Amino acid sequence: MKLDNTTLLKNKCYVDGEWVSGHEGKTFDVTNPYDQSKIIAVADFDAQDTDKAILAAEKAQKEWKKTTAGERSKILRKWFDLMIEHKEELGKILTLEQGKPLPEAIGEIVYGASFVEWFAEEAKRTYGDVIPGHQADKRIVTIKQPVGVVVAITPWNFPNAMITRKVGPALAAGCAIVVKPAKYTPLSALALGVLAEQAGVPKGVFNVITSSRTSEIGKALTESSIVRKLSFTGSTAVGKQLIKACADTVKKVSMELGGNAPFIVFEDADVDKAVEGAIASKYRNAGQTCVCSNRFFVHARVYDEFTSKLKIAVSQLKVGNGMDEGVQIGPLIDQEAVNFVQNIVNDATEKGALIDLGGEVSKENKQLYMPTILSNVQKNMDVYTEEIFGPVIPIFRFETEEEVVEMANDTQYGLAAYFYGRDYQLVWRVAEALEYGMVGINTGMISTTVAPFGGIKESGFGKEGSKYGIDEYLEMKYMCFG
Ligand SMILES: NC(=O)c1ccc[n+]([C@@H]2O[C@H](COP(=O)([O-])OP(=O)(O)OC[C@H]3O[C@@H](n4cnc5c(N)ncnc54)[C@H](O)[C@@H]3O)[C@@H](O)[C@H]2O)c1
Ligand SMILES: O=C[C@H](O)CS(=O)(=O)O
Repeated sequence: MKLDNTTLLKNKCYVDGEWVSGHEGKTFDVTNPYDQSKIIAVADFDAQDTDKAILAAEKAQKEWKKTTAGERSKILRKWFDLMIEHKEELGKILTLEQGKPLPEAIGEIVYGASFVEWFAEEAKRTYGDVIPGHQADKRIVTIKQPVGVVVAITPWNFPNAMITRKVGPALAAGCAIVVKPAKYTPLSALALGVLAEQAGVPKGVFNVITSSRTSEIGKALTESSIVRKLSFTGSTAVGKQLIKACADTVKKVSMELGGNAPFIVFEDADVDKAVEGAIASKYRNAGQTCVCSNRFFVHARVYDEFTSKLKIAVSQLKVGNGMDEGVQIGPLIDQEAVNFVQNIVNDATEKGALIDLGGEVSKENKQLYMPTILSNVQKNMDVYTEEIFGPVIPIFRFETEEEVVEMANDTQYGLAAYFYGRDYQLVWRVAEALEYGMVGINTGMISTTVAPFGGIKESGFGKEGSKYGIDEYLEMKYMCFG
């Protein structure tokens, strides 16, 4: 597929304002998950190259932190404008390397750009305090200052928004940053570098390094004493490794990790709205989204109505190449992901679950997993404990509010939860009882730049977006005047 604006398609790393190869000259291929065709070979950085990027960020940050909030705001606003101007091209690059349907990809570009727009404004609101002195001759003030050099390690499932959700506040706060995207999806990150350069982001303030040597680069990023902050989005398993790796240099860390979202339909729910919300919260990115509903709990009294209406809606979803008109479910990211989803379905059926729909890969393309509904599922199945990360809906039946809240909370994760119900006392009771960082009530879509996005328990800590997101990149200083 030809890209109209090939200036956005880069295959070298963006370091200190230059487009560079790794010192060894090695590359790795980026492929289209739909058909495994090679898109392009990109620079394969190693630890030595990574150290240079960190030094570039250190040098740039010394000047960047001296700029005014207004100056940083203007540059971020220009970057936002350029993202919106190029949203179709950025969307095509994203679909090519990640697979999600083009309308969803363009939607991600707009969503990702909204973080840059938001933090262009928040840059000017990093207020401090004037505190009444504790002694007659003392005056107390607090100010907020940039944390310093930041590194970000980001996932493949949202290769634009998971970067801007970090880079936006980091730059707004006066930090310089080195971003290491997933090896599957480096092109979206590099394209952001092109537009950052055009927006006037100074050399070295925003750096993008690409590599297939994930652990080596992670080690270089986490061991550097120049780096004061790591912002990670990815799996809980990797997040735990990175938290440990950052301990030796006491880095500030933010962790946006895995999820296992319950989707609860109470007996007084609007069933049609619940079905609509189920589709919205389950099938984004073919289910490869951290806040996707993972376990569906339906009250016995509405079970038959909900499941029959859901099956009709799911059976109408169009599966195929994300570049094709009307496709709603694209490929999973790789064969390992397909195998994982198939194994989780097989585990369920071996333990007694029934396949009401799907349960297998497409006959046309092994990377496409068919939208699947499982019934008669039990708590001893992997679909109850694992993050499915695929287009599979396991439906559990329940009778009481107490039992469903207990099941919903019966996980080490705590990212997002959803429920449909109309009794306002039930709504408040359940919303407060659910142990999650984010709760959708009568809606399946909760992600927005204006709200604090983040989880609890083993879904991580720290908030992204909202008025809180910039605090992750600031340090508070207390000054006592005698
Ligand atoms: N909470 C959120 O906001 C959020 C958003 C998107 C994805 N996720 C989670 O991310 C996961 C899917 O993304 P993924 O498969 O890219 O996750 P992943 O943890 O495998 O990889 C994420 C990033 O970490 C890097 N990485 C992997 N192992 C590493 C190591 N040992 N050292 C240093 N870096 C390492 C990868 O190259 C990638 O850039 C899911 O669990 C999903 O729930 C969470
Ligand atoms: O994978 C989860 C990301 O955070 C995507 S979104 O923020 O929910 O759109």
